[in-house]
Parts: sequence; structure tokens; C-alpha cells
Amino acid sequence: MTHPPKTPLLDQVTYPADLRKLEDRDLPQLAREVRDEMIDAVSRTGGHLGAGLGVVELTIAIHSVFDTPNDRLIFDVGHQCYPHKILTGRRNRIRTLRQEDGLSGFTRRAESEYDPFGAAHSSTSISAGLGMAIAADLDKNDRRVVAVIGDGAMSAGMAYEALNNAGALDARLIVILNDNDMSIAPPTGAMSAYLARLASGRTYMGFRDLGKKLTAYLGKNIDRAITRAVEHARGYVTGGTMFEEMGFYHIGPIDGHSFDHLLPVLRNVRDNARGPVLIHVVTQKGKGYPPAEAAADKYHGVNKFDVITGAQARVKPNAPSYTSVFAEALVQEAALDDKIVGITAAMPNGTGLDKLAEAFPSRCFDVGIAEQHAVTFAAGLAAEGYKPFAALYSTFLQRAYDQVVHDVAIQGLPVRFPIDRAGYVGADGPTHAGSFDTAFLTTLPGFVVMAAADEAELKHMVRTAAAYDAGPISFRYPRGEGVGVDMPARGEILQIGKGRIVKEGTKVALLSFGTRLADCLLAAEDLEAAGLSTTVADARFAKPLDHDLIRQLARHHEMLITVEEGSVGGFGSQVMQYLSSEGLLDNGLKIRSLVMPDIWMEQAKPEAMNAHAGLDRAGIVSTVFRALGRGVAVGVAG
Ligand SMILES: Cc1ncc(C[n+]2csc(CCOP(=O)(O)OP(=O)(O)O)c2C)c(N)n1
Ligand SMILES: CC(=O)[C@@H](O)[C@H](O)COP(=O)(O)O
Ligand SMILES: [Mg+2]
Repeated sequence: MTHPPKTPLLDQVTYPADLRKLEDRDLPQLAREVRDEMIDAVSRTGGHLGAGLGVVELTIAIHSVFDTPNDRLIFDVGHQCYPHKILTGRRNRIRTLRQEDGLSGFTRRAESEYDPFGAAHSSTSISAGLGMAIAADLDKNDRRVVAVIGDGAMSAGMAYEALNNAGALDARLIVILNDNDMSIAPPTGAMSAYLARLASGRTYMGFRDLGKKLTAYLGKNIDRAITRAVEHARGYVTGGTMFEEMGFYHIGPIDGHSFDHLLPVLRNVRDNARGPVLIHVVTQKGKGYPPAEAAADKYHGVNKFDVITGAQARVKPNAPSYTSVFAEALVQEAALDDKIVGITAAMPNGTGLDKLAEAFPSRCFDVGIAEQHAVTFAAGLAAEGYKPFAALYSTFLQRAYDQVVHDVAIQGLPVRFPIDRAGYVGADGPTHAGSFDTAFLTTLPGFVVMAAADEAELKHMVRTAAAYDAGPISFRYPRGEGVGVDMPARGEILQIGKGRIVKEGTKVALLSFGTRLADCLLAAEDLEAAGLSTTVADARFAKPLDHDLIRQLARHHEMLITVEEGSVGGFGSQVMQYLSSEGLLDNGLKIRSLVMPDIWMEQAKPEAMNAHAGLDRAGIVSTVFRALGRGVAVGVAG
């Protein structure tokens, strides 16, 4: 175990006000120390490393030039905020990152006045920054607003909606485009190619210097009309960048690791900008840590690691991950059906579609951070007879809800939705929890909504989805590894709308949707030990429901408990709706629906989050005992 780094200069800096007392010549040393501190901290906590390493100088320069927190600084996504947190009074907690009761891995308003806006889902910073800039104008307050957005985040439509509006409002907003030519994976899309051209255009760099001198010459009181005329003239000569065409004064590209570049430009813009400015900085993701610089993913998200070697701690899994089971099953089906195609929104590795891309490069599409486009792009493919698997994390699917409704469900198009990271995800906390997908999909007429109880079930659901062409179909599964069940060589085609009894009993019925089945089986052991004969069933489908199974459970048990790792409004609500409409609640059936509590659950280990939610073995048993009016379950294991 390495010792925390020696940081004599950083030790003098708790807040940006301390940083602003330093001389410019001290800042490179401060950057070295911030980098060392961050590498040591993340080596102990795990987390997002590469992005933060790429913005150490930029973060220092911004806090040095702007009067934060009065001037607002917003980071897009926020995964690159660790240097920012170290410099804004949170260094003493930086080794609690992403742990229960620890610092968030993203910016959070509740955590610090230096975090004026929470993030984690990408491409929101310009919109939020514009709102704050307009608020400053309305308040007749001259505070500055700075939004730092990455090249990956610039691939999402929301960023253009905001640029478009900012240009039209002529708002005093400073956008810093942090261009490291990386998303999580190498970036895709025409914007990425465009930025690469901008960053490499020698002439462009030359003229920029003139542009900067010109800006410096334009004093504080220069009339906006003249400034805009100059900008258009410059744009005309240089062929105008897209950003200038959208009304932004575009500066750069400049070296995002050079204080000689950063400080004069930021001071210049701070003192002279009268309208929207976009500063294009070029940085390196993973900068300053050779293992990260050398890695294909630039150590975007890492486990704990050895600082000396960069080797990440690998816990030997007891079972394959759900993501890998999905990927292998999809490749297997795609080999048998050339109509199967895959779509990811900038998450090829996270969703496992990188495996499909390796096997069938022409049938796998990374559309960038563009979930809305991903879903309607998939709908277009389905309209032409293809079998698109739009693989999205549950939380990111939220961004495309209207596309799911309007472009897929209403038209009944057979788009397949593999929903990964369903349920609590652990360290990424409430912004990434997969809580609402069952609720927002089961309300849609014609949708088939499944959840895998284990990795074998997931394999069946991939095959079932591949074979199902009658309309949209989804199947959810959690982050992490499976339960270790035997796997079939190939999945079976499940009968749509049919669940299964896993264990027969007579008094209590536990009806699970998804991977809570394992805890239901453990709870059944405890209930049997307490003299309560218990049935355990796996619903498999939240839509269409297995009405025969539900009727049977309701009529032949004293109590029915539904269990799901999702919000209210999902599976349990569908079951209650059915029971009430069929009068099956009229004869005294005791029923409880176990769901995620109606709170934003803070980050912790997923099993702890499920325990806090009452969705684990102990929580299920306690619910039964309370419903039966018996004391808290005594001697319950787990
Ligand atoms: C809406 C949304 N989709 C996907 C993600 C997952 N994600 C987190 S960071 C990232 C890449 C961001 O790239 P960039 O903005 O260039 O930042 P960098 O990591 O390069 O600093 C992605 C796709 C997300 N946070 N939000
Ligand atoms: C910052 C971001 O949104 C992604 O990096 C996300 O944290 C990935 O989640 P997984 O680690 O579950 O793939
Ligand atoms: Mg990037």
C-alpha cells in the first residue's frame, strides 16, 4: 500500500480563495500535487479517473480566474469533478468517494456551494448554465457562468438545443468545450470528426492568436454591435465555425494543459465577454498517469488499483456478469439471424454490444450519447424488417421516453430493449439507479415487459425477444454478476405472459419480478422454519401478466407478497390493478407489494441498498410477520 503523496503547496489550498493567492508560476506545481492526490485517492476508492486527470490544469485555471462560487462553474456529467472537489473544501473527504455516507462521484448541490448544479447524466451543463446566466442578467448581477462540457457530451442533442438558445439570447455564458477526443470509448459521429479538424487546423490556430489580440484590444465598453461585427468578419475570413454560426464567440483550440494558454484566455473572456463564448480546449484523458494514458479507455472508470503498476483489483466473480451473458446470447442469436442489429448510445463496453460489434461490425451502431436518437433510429430499422436490440441502461432509457412511446409503442414496432443496470447500481448513486423502467413501460399498451430472475433466465429472454416480432419487448437485468445457476447452451423461447412456480407452499405466496427471486427463496426457508408454508413464483412478465398464476396464488394462499427492485407503479401495481379489477381482494387476501422506497437512495453497495429498501431476505420475512401480526421475525438469518 503506497503512502499518501507529499503535497506542500496543495496543503495550503482548502478553497479557491487560497488558490487565488498563488502566483501563476506556482500553478504547475499545484497541478502536479492535485494529480498525485487524485491518483492516490482513486486508487483506494475506485471511480472515474481518466476524465478528472484530463482537467486538472483547466480546473485550477478556472478557479484561479473566476470568483467561484459567486461565479458559477458547472461540469457536464460531473465524473471529472474530483480535482474540483479537492480544491473546494472536500479534500479531507475525497477518500470517501462513492461510498455509503461518502462524497458523491458527481457534482451535487446538496454537497457544496461550489456545485451550483448536479450532474451525472450528460449534456445538461449548457442548458443549466444558460438558465443561470439569464438569471444573472435578470438580477442585474455581473457574475459569470462557466459550463465545462466534454466532446462526448457534445454529441447529445440537448447540447445543441442549449447552444441554439444561448446564441439567440446573446447570453453572457462561457462554454468550455473539453475536447479530449474520447467519450467512454473512442468518440463516434460527425461532430467528433469536426472537432478533430478544428483542433488540428494550423491556420486556424494562427488566426486565433490574432483573434485573441483583437479581443484583448476590444475594451470593456466596446459596443456589442461592433464586437459582433468583428466576430462575423473573423468568421467570414476563417470560414466560421459551427459555434460562431450559432452566435458564439469561438476561441481556440488552445492547449488545455498549458497555463500559458488557459490563464490569459480565461482572464480575457472574464473581462471582455459580453455575449456567449465558447472556448475550445484540447486535453488528454488520463493525463499524467501513464497506465491511464496507455489504456484504451484512459481509465474512464476503474476499480481500486496499485498506483505503482496501475493494476486494478479484480474480484474473482462467482458467476458471469449479466452484461456478458446478454452479449454472448445476443451474438449467438445474431449468428443465426442476420436481421438482428444492435444499437448503443456511447456505451459499447458497458452494455456488452462491443462483443456484437466484434462479431458483426456492420450490424452494430454506436450513435454517441444520443438515447433519443438511438430509440427512433431503432424504430426506423424495425419499420424495415430488422430486429433492433437498443441496449440502454435503465437510467439512460429515461432520456428517450417519448421516443419509446411515440415512435415505438404507438406504432407497435418490434424494437427490443435490453435494459441493463436495472435496480440499484451502487456507487453511482441515485442518478444512475434503474428504478423506473418497469413503471414507465408497463403503462404502454402493447408492450411486453420482462425481467430476468437469473442469468439462465436472461438467456431465455434474449432468445424470446429475438423471436418476438409482434411489437416492442423489453427485458431488464441488474449491474454485476449472476447468481451462479447452470446455463443452457441456448436460451428457450418463453411463452409470452407466463410465469413459473419455483417452490410450492400453501400459506404465503412470494411473487417475484426479476432478480429478487434469490432473496425470496432464502426468505421462504426462514418462513418455513417458522412454520409458514411458502410458495415462491417467478413472474417473468410484468406485461402481459400471467393472470392464471396470479389468480391461483390469490385463491389458494392467505397472503400474497409481490417483490421487485423497482419503484412503485411497476409490477406490484399491475398485479394489484388486476386483483382489484377481478374482485380477488374481496375475500380478505392479505397483500403487500415490496418496491423501492419513495426516496432518492444514496450510494452504497447494492446489497446494502436493497437491505435499506426492505427488498432483501430479512425485509421480506419481516413484511410477512408484520402482515400476520406476529412480532418481528426472530432468529431470521440474512
Ligand atoms: C445521458 C447519458 N448517457 C450516457 C452516459 C454515460 N457516460 C458517462 S461519461 C460518458 C462519456 C462522456 O464523454 P465526454 O463528455 O467527452 O467526457 P470525458 O469522459 O471525455 O471527459 C458517457 C457516455 C451519461 N452519463 N449520460
Ligand atoms: C459517468 C457515467 O455515467 C458512466 O461512466 C457510468 O458511471 C457507468 O456505469 P457502469 O460503471 O455501471 O458501467
Ligand atoms: Mg471526451
